[in-house]
Amino acid sequence: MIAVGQGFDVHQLVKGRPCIIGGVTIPHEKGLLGHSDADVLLHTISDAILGALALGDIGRHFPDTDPAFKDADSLVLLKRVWEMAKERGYRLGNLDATIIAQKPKMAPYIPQMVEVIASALEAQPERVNVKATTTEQLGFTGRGEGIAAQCIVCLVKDMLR
Ligand SMILES: Nc1ccn([C@@H]2O[C@H](COP(=O)(O)O)[C@@H](O)[C@H]2O)c(=O)n1
Ligand SMILES: C[C@@]1(CO)OP(=O)(O)OP(=O)(O)OC[C@H]1O
Repeated sequence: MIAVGQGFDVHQLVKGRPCIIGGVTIPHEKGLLGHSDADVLLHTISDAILGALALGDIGRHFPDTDPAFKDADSLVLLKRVWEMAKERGYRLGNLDATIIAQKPKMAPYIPQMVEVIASALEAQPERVNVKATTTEQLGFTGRGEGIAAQCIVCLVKDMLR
């Protein structure tokens, strides 16, 4: 069986916050604002997995009104989401994500992001693709006001490898 899910998330870029994307802290003059650590990439991956499982979204499982998730490590949240997939017998088929940001430059950090994500999802790194694009200085991402990320995930179970 195959289950496919997609995710999309946006966080505002502000001064005085760390810029944590894909579990990697990236040097930048601004960071992402959120109730949690605001890791926009890990949020969209979590949402894609929850979508594939027909379990709603991360806001449903980890509400931003709950003090328990204040400054939460999004990697911990992703691992909790992955437990839900494993409980249902799934493993990762593949995952493809895009970070939409004018800056900072993501390319130097993408191999580390892939390692972090693959490890959390107990998969070989070859099953995980992360890429980045600018919006050619257009829109809120182009003006550096925020960063968006989107993801599609394919989960598999009861299939030959
Ligand atoms: N924040 C970003 C955005 C882009 N990249 C890399 O640069 C390439 C060119 O980007 P365009 O938006 O001009 O197509 C893109 O393919 C990425 O490899 C990046 O590292 N960080
Ligand atoms: C992760 C949660 C919970 O701390 O907070 P935020 O960091 O604000 O992120 P968002 O993408 O709005 O999604 C869900 C929230 O419930």
